[in-house]
Amino acid sequence: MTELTAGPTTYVLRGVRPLGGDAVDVVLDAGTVAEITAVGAASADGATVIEAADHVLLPGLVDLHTHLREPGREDAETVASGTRAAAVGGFTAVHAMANTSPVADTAGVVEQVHRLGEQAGWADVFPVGAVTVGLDGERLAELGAMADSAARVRVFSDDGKCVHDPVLMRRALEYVKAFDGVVAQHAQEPRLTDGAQMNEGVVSAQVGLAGWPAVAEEAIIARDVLLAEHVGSRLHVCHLSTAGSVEIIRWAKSRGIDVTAEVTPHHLILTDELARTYDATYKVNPPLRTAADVEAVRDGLADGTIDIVATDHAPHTREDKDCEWGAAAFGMTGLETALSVVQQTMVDTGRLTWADVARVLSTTPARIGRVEAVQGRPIAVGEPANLTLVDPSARRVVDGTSQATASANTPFRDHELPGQVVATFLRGRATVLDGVPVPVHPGVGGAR
Ligand SMILES: NC(=O)N[C@@H](CC(=O)O)C(=O)O
Ligand SMILES: [Zn+2]
Ligand SMILES: [Zn+2]
Repeated sequence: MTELTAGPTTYVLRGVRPLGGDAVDVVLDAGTVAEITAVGAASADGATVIEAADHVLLPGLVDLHTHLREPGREDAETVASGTRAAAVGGFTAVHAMANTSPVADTAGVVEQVHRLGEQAGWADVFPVGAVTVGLDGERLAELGAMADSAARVRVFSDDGKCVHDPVLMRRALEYVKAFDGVVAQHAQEPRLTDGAQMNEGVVSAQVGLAGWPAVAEEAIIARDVLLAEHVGSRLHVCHLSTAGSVEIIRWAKSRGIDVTAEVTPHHLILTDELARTYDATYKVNPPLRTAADVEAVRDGLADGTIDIVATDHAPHTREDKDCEWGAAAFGMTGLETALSVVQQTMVDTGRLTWADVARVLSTTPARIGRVEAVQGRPIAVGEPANLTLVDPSARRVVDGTSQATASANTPFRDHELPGQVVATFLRGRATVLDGVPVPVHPGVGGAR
């Protein structure tokens, strides 16, 4: 392979397979897809050639659900470290959740997060605005001001907490219609999950941890799809995790209700059996469920009931995770392993094609977040070169400590996973080459 550089370069991706289809050469120049030709036909003059035979080319991945922790918990993650992890995972855009400190409930905070993303240069950062002031579930935040701000917020969520008051949820759904926004609900009935530590079921009874019943998720989703229908608004359901939730979304869609839903990579593969280890790495909200639930969410993703995969990347410090289960924080990282988990569970099992992967990890999340003018674009001449180059035949063992994220709470440490993101391009500039992050400002953008 030619020596690779990160500058404003012309790239020829030789013999690559867009969406897993027929091999072509794809030329990236001046930030766009400049040419798509027969293999070997693109001129290599002055270009950096990447030999990409058998590599799959995807539109840059778009995460609708990332926790970046800045402002407030920069010891767990910063906008820079989190978006660097995103780039390593093949993402060119992330939606940054609002449960920071201070909470992203004003135009000032969302603009700050947006600006930090631009400065870091690893990926587009689209801030999510809080639904309620301080995530306290009592008063609506300044949704309109956040929508009109320089951050152009379209996704609103109290994620980490549920908007459980039905009157507030109704008002939020009504309010966001004015600017084509969406409310992304963390569906968790608080009274049914008071003190809950893991999925309620056989395993929770055996290990003696307080259970989080499936109905606590399903009851809120059922209520919210009915509210969305009543108000004629758009609802998005975060990290759906149970078979019953899939059923409700399927029913809501059959009625024409404007609802979308996401599943995380970890809920596609891990089960509550892992709680038997008492290793709090596996403590997450919503909790890991049963094998039957895993099967149901895979079915739901395969048949389109579940629209997208979103990481819910939730970095936490060692102090917050390396402790007794009951005292540990909920959450696991996910940006750097998401595509591999989707490949293992859905592509290598024949349930999704690479074109489907582009849909569930790029095109549809971009559309739900209303950023489809700039992200999740088709791979076509003239389009912005936001692209992810994947080697699906590679296998790698996840190294829990040397990831690009600033936190180490991956549930896939020492797991062997298929697929490797070889390169990521953000408007034609390589943010990752040979699987390694390439800082925009060497020595600055790459710093933790
Ligand atoms: N998923 C988690 O377990 N934790 C998230 C909050 C959330 O997504 O609900 C976090 O912010 O740490
Ligand atoms: Zn959540
Ligand atoms: Zn979350």
